[in-house]
Amino acid sequence: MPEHKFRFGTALFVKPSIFEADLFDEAAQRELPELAELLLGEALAGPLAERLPELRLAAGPGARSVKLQHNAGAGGCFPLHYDNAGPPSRRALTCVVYMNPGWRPGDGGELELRPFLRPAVLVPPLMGRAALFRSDRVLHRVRPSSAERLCFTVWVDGEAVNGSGDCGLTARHLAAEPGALEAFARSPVQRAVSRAVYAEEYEASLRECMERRPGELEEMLQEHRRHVAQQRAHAQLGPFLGRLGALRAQLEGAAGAEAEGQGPD
Ligand SMILES: O=C(O)CCC(=O)C(=O)O
Ligand SMILES: [Fe+2]
Repeated sequence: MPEHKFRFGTALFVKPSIFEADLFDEAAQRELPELAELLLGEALAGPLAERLPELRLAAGPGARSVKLQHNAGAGGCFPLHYDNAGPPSRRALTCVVYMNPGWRPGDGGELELRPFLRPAVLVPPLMGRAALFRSDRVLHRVRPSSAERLCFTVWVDGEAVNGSGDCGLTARHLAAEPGALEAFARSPVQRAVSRAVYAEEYEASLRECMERRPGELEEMLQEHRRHVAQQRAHAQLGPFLGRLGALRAQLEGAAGAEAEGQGPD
């Protein structure tokens, strides 16, 4: 399987230990007929579109993609990202299906979802488990895996994704009343500030994934820090980031206290 490449800033990098077969490729279609069917037929995308009408999922093989992913272990992981980082992507829904009958706690490779400002959700990549989330508004990563790990992903495009109000930050966002910040946190505009709000987590996840490629890691970290410093120094954006950080501490703290309250005495 070919190595997986990903974009960070304007450059393209190889992700160590991650290999992917894209079902658009006709050779992959011949080797993996069941997965080809998920791309070419409506058996999965059809019912998803019916059950999630608000996503306005698009029909036909041109409106989705399917990839098989092999993580060779040895720490292979994905740094924090959105599956739809903005136009021209049309991805609306991500559906990952795991195929690891031997997975044990301690193997790593959990999918870590970071719903914006809210506590992380960990998904162990257990056999037959599927994780569905919105491609344009769920920040996530894959924790380093010390064991081999297999999954396939179906991304389905949406007719309404990346609309005019979904991408750019405006003066109206920056002046939002406290009550409007939670709505902001559920919207895809969060993508414009996620690297600054999760600056430390982005940096740590890049380090974990790229530690065996120090030159490329350094390039990424510099780009990341420059971007974050620029946003934090901005006269209106800086204070807005401060308010988001405070709300995040409050929401994550409240969830922590709740979890503690539920524990055994
Ligand atoms: O392997 C996973 O659990 C998710 C992979 C992922 O985030 C992606 O392919 O975009
Ligand atoms: Fe992803």
